[in-house]
Amino acid sequence: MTYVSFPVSRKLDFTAIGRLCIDLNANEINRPMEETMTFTKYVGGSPANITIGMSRLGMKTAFIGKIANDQMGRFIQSYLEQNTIDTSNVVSDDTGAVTGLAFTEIKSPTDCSILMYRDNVADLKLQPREVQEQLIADSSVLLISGTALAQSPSREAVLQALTYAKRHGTVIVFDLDYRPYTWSSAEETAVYYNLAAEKCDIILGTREEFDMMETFDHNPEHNDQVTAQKWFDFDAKIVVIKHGKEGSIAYTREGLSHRADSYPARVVKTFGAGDSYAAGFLYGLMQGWTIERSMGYGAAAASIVISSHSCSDAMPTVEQVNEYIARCNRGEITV
Ligand SMILES: Nc1ncnc2c1ncn2[C@@H]1O[C@H](COP(=O)(O)OP(=O)(O)OP(=O)(O)O)[C@@H](O)[C@H]1O
Ligand SMILES: O=C(O)C[C@@H](O)[C@H](O)C(=O)CO
Repeated sequence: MTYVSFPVSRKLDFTAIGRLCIDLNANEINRPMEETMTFTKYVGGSPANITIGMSRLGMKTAFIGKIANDQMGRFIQSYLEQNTIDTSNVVSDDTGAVTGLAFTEIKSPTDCSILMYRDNVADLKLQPREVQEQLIADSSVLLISGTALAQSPSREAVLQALTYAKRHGTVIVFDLDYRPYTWSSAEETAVYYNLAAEKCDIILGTREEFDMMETFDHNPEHNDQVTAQKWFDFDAKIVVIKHGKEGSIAYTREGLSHRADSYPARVVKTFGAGDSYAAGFLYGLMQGWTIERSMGYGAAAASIVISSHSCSDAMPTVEQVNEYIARCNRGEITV
């Protein structure tokens, strides 16, 4: 059964809009940030990570975003290009804005946090007029992520991108990617998230993220089915609710639900799970696979990334995901 019809014969399979940042991941792991002395630099930002993941899986990808006009911005641009991501709509800031930094603290495999430096960041300065309609018309999928809605003008740029996607029949995916520090109030957050979600075909988020969106709703038991149904009354065809190590559930407009377990992982850190899951899941759907198989593929990709030091750089290829699944099936990876 086909739940989402992806436009065929477009130049690009997948385009994302939103933040391009730097992750500085602690080298000395299993200790607090106060005792961490060195970090390794990677490209970061959830939509960037997902796009790198899609590209590693062999999809033709592009990115719409804004980078600082400095060494960090140029590092990001060149990394995207090395990963065969079209950067023709990655624009350079001319106002002196800086690159967002995410310092990761890895206290233990289950206790990780991110310390963000996001004052005056270039990614939130993307203007609506800088979004190229043709690029979105040329893509089968447009992925938006919630953080880009946090401030103007990036907020309007994303809403404009949604208008273009609707106009050209580009499938819209919303990765909720809720980062409280970029928002000024829970009410503001819920209003803009809901406004964007109404237009989306596929919505991916954690239970906590959907709870935030239900600030003005009545779902006292935090029921996943109730959450999903709300979006089927708009444009959604698939709503995926992620529950960390407990796995994920996908609901479809036809009233079906599918559950996927997580794969075993030798966890180094848990962040990056959602981004790699999104890449694997969307890749599967775009191959015409069943929802279950696509979710399993996302879960295996997530296990690979959380068993690694980085998010972006660890995004696996098709061969690596297949090999991981085969090794798990042979019982070679069990934790
Ligand atoms: N500890 C874990 N062990 C194995 N797989 C995991 C673990 N945590 C997450 N995953 C896998 O990753 C998927 C997405 O994880 P999660 O629900 O934590 O999303 P997320 O909160 O968006 O992730 P992130 O930490 O990147 O923000 C899960 O459905 C599961 O398959
Ligand atoms: O999303 C961010 O800004 C930071 C990410 O790059 C980080 O790697 C992460 O949290 C992944 O979800």
